[in-house]
Amino acid sequence: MDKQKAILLLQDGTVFHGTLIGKHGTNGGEICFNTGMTGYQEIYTDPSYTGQIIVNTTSHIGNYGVIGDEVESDNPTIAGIVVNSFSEIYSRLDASQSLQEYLESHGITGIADVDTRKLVRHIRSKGAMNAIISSEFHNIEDLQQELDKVPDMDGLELSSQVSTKEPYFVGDENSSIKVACLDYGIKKNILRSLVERGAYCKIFPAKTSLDEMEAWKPNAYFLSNGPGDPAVMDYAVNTVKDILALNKPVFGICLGHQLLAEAVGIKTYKMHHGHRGINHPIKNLLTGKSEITSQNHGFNIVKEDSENHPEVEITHIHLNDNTVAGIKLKDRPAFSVQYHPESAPGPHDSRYLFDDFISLINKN
Ligand SMILES: NC(=O)CC[C@H](N)C(=O)O
Repeated sequence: MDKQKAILLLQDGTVFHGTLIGKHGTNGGEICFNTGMTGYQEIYTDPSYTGQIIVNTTSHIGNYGVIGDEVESDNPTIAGIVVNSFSEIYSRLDASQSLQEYLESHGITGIADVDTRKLVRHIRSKGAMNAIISSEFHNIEDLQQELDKVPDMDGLELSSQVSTKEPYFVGDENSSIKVACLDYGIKKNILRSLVERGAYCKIFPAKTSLDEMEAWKPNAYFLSNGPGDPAVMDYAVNTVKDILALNKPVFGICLGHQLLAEAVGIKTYKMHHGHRGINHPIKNLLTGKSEITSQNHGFNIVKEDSENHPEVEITHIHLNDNTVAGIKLKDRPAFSVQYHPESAPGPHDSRYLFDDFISLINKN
């Protein structure tokens, strides 16, 4: 059978032709690229990618299939994928299904046989923009009309869509380390990383009030990663301000880091194009050591605000572009990083940050 054709249309009018993968249909979102050579399953199920079309720069996708528990959330919320060479045939003993079956069953539309090197160079020079993938529309004007309906990531709140609806628990209930986790789109490996270190976690919906969380008597708070623009998340910023007033240990990852920054008056901004991959170099300014990290963000915190803030110390710097990658508060037990120490996928260099959080809790 002939493969079904698909089109990728970018906001600036650029068109790529390819073949359909996943579910027949049409879907738009912000296009962004991830440079990781492995870990497509973890990437596609990371809730921080909600509303985004992911371009994998690694050229072979699908070749090791899909395994049931290698997910960062149960339902992928990505807007689509763009790959070069897609394989329905997979070779890994533990794999339970092909990536094609997985994408189809979750209603995700993608496009293969695209010159992803050309596409990534285009995004790198032109910057982040919306795009649409379709196997239904073959007329560009019609597809353009569909693309115009896709919302801009700048100013978009998405966490409340992917956050848990009801609180739940993970870990050993007899543990003396009780961490209240605010779920803005939390990745499973963050919870695994906390539980492995002895924490008992209660995961709360994004819009939970401080009183409700305090009723559980947590020792510390964790602010999760998540999709969307932190600058429009007043509800979350206000909760973080309330949390900081308690003087309990606080740790934030990625969106959680951006919200901690916003809560102390540091602004965030949309980057020209994001950092997404598993080989981003970071320097820890406290130890002088460098670490190779996993990243996925399209917003960042303003460096000048961070440098000029009397109560903030910059703890980590991204070595590619000198953007701020970590902060701590001088007067409170609170710290956060822009990258992903749970690194799923990615190298384990930054796992020490979870140990630091547990030490901070024990000290308090
Ligand atoms: N991984 C995340 O938490 C992403 C945070 C935010 N949505 C950004 O793109 O910058």
